[in-house]
Amino acid sequence: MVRLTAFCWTVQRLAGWSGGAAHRAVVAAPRWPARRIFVTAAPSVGPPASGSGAGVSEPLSGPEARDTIFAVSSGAGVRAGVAVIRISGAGARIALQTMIARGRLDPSLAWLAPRMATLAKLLAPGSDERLDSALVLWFPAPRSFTGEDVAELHVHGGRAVVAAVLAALGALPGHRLAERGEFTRRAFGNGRMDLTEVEGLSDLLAANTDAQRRQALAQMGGAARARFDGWRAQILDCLAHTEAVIDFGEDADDLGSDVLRVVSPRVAELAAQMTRALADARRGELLRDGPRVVIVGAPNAGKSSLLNRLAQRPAAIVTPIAGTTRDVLELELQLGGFPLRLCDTAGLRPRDEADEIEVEGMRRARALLADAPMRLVVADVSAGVPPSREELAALLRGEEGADAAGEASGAALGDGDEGANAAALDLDDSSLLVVLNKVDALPANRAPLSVHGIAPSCQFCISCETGEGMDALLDALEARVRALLEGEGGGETAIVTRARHREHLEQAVGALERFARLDGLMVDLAAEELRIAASEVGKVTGTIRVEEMLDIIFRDFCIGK
Ligand SMILES: Nc1nc2c(ncn2[C@@H]2O[C@H](COP(=O)(O)OP(=O)(O)OP(=O)(O)O)[C@@H](O)[C@H]2O)c(=O)[nH]1
Ligand SMILES: [Mg+2]
Repeated sequence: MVRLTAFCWTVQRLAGWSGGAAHRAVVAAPRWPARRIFVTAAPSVGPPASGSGAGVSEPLSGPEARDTIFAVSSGAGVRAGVAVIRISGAGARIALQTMIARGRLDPSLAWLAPRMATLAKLLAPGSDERLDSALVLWFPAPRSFTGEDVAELHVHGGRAVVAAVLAALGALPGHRLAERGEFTRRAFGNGRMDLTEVEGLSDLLAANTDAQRRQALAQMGGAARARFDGWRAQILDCLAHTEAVIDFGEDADDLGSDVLRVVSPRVAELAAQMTRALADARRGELLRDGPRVVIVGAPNAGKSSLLNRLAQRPAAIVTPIAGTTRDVLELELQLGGFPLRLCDTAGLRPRDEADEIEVEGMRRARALLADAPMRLVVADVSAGVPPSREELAALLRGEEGADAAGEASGAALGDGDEGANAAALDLDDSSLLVVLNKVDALPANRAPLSVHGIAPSCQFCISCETGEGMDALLDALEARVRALLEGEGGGETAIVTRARHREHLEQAVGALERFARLDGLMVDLAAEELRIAASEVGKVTGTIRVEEMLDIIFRDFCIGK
């Protein structure tokens, strides 16, 4: 599977086909309004990265924490007019006293107003050699990104300037280059951010679409933290009441029943709130990754042509030979500000007509089809005859599907048509669009074609050759992707944006449900379930620390962040 991703990306506006996948490109569509669809193809340029860490409630300790760290924060490898070099730690003050001409004259730094830009001469330590003129920003602890003393030097972006300033900083005692994500890890360790805010920041740095940016910003701004902290505080309150009963010792039985009667409705309400947050069709996670839109159909139907048309470049090989595409080809696009991952697949045909490679390609196509939140089924109608609903159902079902469905439901219903019924469910799903391709090959005065038994709003006549019908197909696709990612809340930000949030929340709900099944005589057990629930919610925000998890989260950051 080809997955095109990148961290550093350039934005290009291309007039026609773009060459290769050397850049993540944002492409204006030539045949439909530019706002609608963008292509993001990418290089595997150095991915973002990580650091080492600590918990939200405890400041960092150990020798690494005492180091003063520095790095270019304005995007390594990108040549720009200005480069921002960030310094964090107790030594940030020393760097300013040593390397700024005015700092040498007045080491109190009284001339440097906090959080205000000041123009200054940057000098090499121990000499009067001028390295650059810089804008200097000073953020004394604790009101800084990391919670430590932070200085920012906005220098000219030339390589020699940046290299000289970094070398000068590295020569100062106790100063070293930051590891990936180390600034953010310090911010987390010093209680400036919780884990959900850290993840929001990571998502913001990776966001390619407006919808991803909005979700990441809300999360970075504490939207998820507020919900999780609120739940945890309520669980702890319920726990405090329950533990008070335990403290009454042997006389507590009656009291225990009373307390649990009071606490139980609150616990039930909390479980219901969390269950509602979980029942969001994974839209937070889908928005982060981009939902998969899988293109399937018989060989030569024009699947790869459709992918190329949507991507506006010849990403997939197109030939008149049936069976050209053998593997899955996945591209990242944006449509109406939403991300999606468009997948071209091998043509589906009977096994005995396919060679070994195609059989594997079909297996992969079907595996994707089963999980995809959106599907485009392409059919060739150049002969003037649309496929029947049954033919499409059989195509989607495949031979294995027919056997399995026949066996499963045949036993239950005692009738031979269950395979078709199983596939018919898929055909009626609004996440499946039927695309009737090659209408340019039909006479201009043709009668409209359609598949009998499929909703008109779910089928589209198009030509990948001429572009006819593409607007209507794009409208429908955009509407469905929007509905999928915005959900019924009409754009309300999802708070469950990662599998790890979901796992901890499910564990918490499980504990709260077990609490509900206990009676008043088992107060000890009831308290334990509340403790588990509070701990699971705490793991989402990082109040309860899991070191391995921290390593995974901070690994996604780049140096300088
Ligand atoms: N006239 C016409 N030909 C088309 C259209 N779309 C695709 N074709 C042609 O149909 C042939 C097959 O196109 P592909 O896009 O490779 O079809 P595919 O479904 O990917 O085929 P496989 O990879 O073999 O499964 C090529 O010769 C295309 O040029 C169309 O809208 N009109
Ligand atoms: Mg193909």
